[in-house]
Amino acid sequence: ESKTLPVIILIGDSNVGKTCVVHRFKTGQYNEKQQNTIGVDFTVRSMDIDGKRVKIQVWDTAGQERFRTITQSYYRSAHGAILAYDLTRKSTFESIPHWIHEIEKYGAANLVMMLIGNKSDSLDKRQVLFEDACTLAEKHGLLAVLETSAKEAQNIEEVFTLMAKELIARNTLQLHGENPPNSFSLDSRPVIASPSVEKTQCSC
Ligand SMILES: Nc1nc2c(ncn2[C@@H]2O[C@H](COP(=O)(O)OP(=O)(O)OP(=O)(O)O)[C@@H](O)[C@H]2O)c(=O)[nH]1
Repeated sequence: ESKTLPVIILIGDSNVGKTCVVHRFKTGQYNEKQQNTIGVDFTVRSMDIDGKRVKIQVWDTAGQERFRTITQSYYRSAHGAILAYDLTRKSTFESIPHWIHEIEKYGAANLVMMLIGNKSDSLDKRQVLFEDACTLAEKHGLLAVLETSAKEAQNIEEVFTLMAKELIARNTLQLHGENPPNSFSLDSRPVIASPSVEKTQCSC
């Protein structure tokens, strides 16, 4: 079966924990020692979404500047983008508007974006208020904001479930319809309204 799967891409500054988040999602484990990603790493995982088995692709990109040309070339094929910052490092949050701009420039027009503040296990070192992340998310019409910890497995499953549900809901064709489509495409209308529905995640 050559069905195209929904693609979720992870983007954000180097060392915010993108690889650890994907690794936790893929294997259920935390691997503290991660090499900086070179270019893009590809993962596929099955998930149960509303009682249906759905396979999704996750593309983990390098945050380092020197890989920018390579990583940008993958934006166009993504259906969803998870923008990641490190809540213990303010500069990584300040980069988010830049990452949004990159996605708007190189990504598909109807791409779904959400924001994650990783390393929520280190709240004593917090440099980014959740409220500020919510404000940014609302300003740019992002789907949701969640604080995550790859280390302690907080909100990792939730992030991918939320994104996968949204992508499936927006898919103009039924993934498991009578005639399985050979492409996964999105229409431009949000089905899960953003961002007000996610007020449970955003306490703003
Ligand atoms: N405390 C804490 N540390 C984390 C967490 N996730 C990742 N880290 C640490 O952050 C560092 C960077 O993690 P990576 O996953 O390699 O970061 P990345 O964003 O993929 O980096 P690039 O590949 O360069 O873009 C590692 O030393 C991890 O141990 C987390 O949830 N909590």
